[in-house]
Amino acid sequence: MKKQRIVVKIGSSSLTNETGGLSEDKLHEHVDAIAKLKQKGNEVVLISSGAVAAGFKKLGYPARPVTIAGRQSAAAVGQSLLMQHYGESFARYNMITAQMLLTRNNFKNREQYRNIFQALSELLRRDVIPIINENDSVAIDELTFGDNDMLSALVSGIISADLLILLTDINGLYDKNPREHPDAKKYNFISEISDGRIEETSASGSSVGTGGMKTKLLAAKTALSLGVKCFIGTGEGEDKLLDVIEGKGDGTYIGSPKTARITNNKQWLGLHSQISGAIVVDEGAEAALLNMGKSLLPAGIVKIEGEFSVNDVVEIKNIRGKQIARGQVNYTSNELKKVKGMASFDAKHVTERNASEVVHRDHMILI
Ligand SMILES: Nc1ncnc2c1ncn2[C@@H]1O[C@H](COP(=O)(O)OP(=O)(O)O)[C@@H](O)[C@H]1O
Ligand SMILES: N[C@@H](CCC(=O)OP(=O)(O)O)C(=O)O
Repeated sequence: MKKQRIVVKIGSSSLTNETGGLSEDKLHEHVDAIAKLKQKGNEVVLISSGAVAAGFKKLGYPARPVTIAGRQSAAAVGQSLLMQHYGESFARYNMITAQMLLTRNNFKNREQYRNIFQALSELLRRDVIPIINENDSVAIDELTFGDNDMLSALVSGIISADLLILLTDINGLYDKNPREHPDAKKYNFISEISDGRIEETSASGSSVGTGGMKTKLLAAKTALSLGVKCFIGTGEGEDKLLDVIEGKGDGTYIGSPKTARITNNKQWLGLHSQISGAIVVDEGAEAALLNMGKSLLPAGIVKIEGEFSVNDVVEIKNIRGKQIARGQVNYTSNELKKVKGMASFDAKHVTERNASEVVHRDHMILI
């Protein structure tokens, strides 16, 4: 079987006890399964939740803390416990672990985004197992991932993983929450995730986890949009992850063979960049961008909204105001106000910019 690059995300409920506190037995079992994957030549990145759930009991909280300071301090205690146990457990296989703690801001900042990619790539080249969690002790509340499902989807996109495995305490996606509806039916495979399905899926989860199945579906949808197929489910024993990659996993497989990869540049533009303004285009330009894979030229522009500089990221909207793309712009907003509607040749004389494209297709992502 071809060697694969796999991102495994383990939820809090799969690492800790119902009432909080790290479960060493559960952790060892995951480690055995990951070691097996690696021994077969696969690369593995682990996204591990469980810092808050592992730490809160030690600090004297009766349940998962709800205050920011409570979560931050529980995570600080729990994260070091997690890493200590992962380190010791993987050492049984002579495998080395590395900790990376990330926040949403690290993804927004383009340089830091590149650094995440470079560090992960180097660790994988050196046969190390990166273990990633949100940096809960410093993340600002409004900017947190909250749960690690989305973080794992973004990481799987950055490193162009072959598969994202979301391990949880339930064997896949059901048509309704099986803990509340005993007649719920399980899906073994879905090819895509519609907004309707996300809407109707419950956000309630276990006592230590956050987000329930809803955040997993949102994450899986993002992963698919970045070209990464997913699996949501559970399993037992050291072969459980090998079973997943061999198509015998106990859960739901998500994605189709059409799932196409997206470059990191476009991932950053589409998911993390800050929008500085908007360019409204006519129907001809809309068709050229959407159906012919063209760059945006001055001729198709009808209106400029907001103020922006060269290299800022802007939205591209059709004349009905719908966002159709995002991209990095080669002109300032003031220059574009002067050249909108002009042929590229004439526009060059007005602004002295070298690029004839206002937004080049390599720096644009269709929405
Ligand atoms: N449609 C559904 N199918 C499966 N599980 C669901 C569904 N809706 C809600 N759930 C709940 O989601 C839980 C898993 O989410 P969560 O506790 O957040 O896991 P984790 O800690 O692994 O991230 C399941 O135990 C189940 O109760
Ligand atoms: N970063 C947090 C994870 C938050 C959380 O509960 O995530 P999850 O169990 O994956 O739904 C922690 O380590 O406690």
